[in-house]
Amino acid sequence: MNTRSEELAPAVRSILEAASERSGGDERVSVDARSLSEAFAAAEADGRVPVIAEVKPTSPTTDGARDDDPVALAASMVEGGAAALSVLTEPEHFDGSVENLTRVREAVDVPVLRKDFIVREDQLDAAEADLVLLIARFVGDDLADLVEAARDRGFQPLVEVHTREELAAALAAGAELIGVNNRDLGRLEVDLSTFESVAPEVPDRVTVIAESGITTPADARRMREAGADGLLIGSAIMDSEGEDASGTGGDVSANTRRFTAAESEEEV
Ligand SMILES: O=C(O)c1ccccc1NCC(=O)[C@H](O)[C@H](O)COP(=O)(O)O
Repeated sequence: MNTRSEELAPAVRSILEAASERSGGDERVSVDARSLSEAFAAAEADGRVPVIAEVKPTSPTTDGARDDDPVALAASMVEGGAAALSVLTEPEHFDGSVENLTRVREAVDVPVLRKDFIVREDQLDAAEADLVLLIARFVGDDLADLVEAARDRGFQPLVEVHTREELAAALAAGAELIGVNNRDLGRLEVDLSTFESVAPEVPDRVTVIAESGITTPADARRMREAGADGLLIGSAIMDSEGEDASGTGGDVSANTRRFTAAESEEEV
């Protein structure tokens, strides 16, 4: 892990310290992964914006927490048209767990991303998933080896970047799925122009996903117009207080559909 910790928000430094101490799995996993590209294509074919909806009970930037059953949340997200799911497995700062991931993946037929802060190969063996997140900034020079190690196990590696430099490193490491995080993990500030700046540098052959800070259907349309093949959305879908135009508050299925239907109906 080659991270300039002095430039990271304290919460992120804490996340990384916890991640470096977490053990991996007892034995090497082997995954028969559900294809994200096929799930995205199926969503496009029936007019849905390809959304990866995130089961994110809490986070360093979230007020409060949702303690709903993750399987119920996941079912609601799929009912709302999500093409795929992301499940937090980071326990100390997001209330995530490997158990949540396993239960959700057994309950749905869409691809499921393991969302964690993986910094070592053995940590890949903690749980099976269809995709696994590798954050370029946190794994540094180990990225190519981790991409290969993930693929060797059957995972589809999703490499997360925030800058053009990190994108170049991800492409050099062989990434074919790129997530551009609009959240700056140094200051925990979100800026959608991040995706607009980085996405044009992604080759057409690579799937590019806009992550973080997407809170309205207009944001979703903005990211799609900037070239996003898919959107990763957590807080706005998990929001237990928000109300949409219909006055539905905290309904995860309705929250999800606000985004999956963003290109089929103008925001009210
Ligand atoms: O979400 C946070 O507060 C956070 C803090 C520190 C490191 C990572 C964090 N989030 C991880 C993510 O990237 C998001 O969960 C994901 O992209 C969804 O973002 P959002 O739709 O803004 O909840």
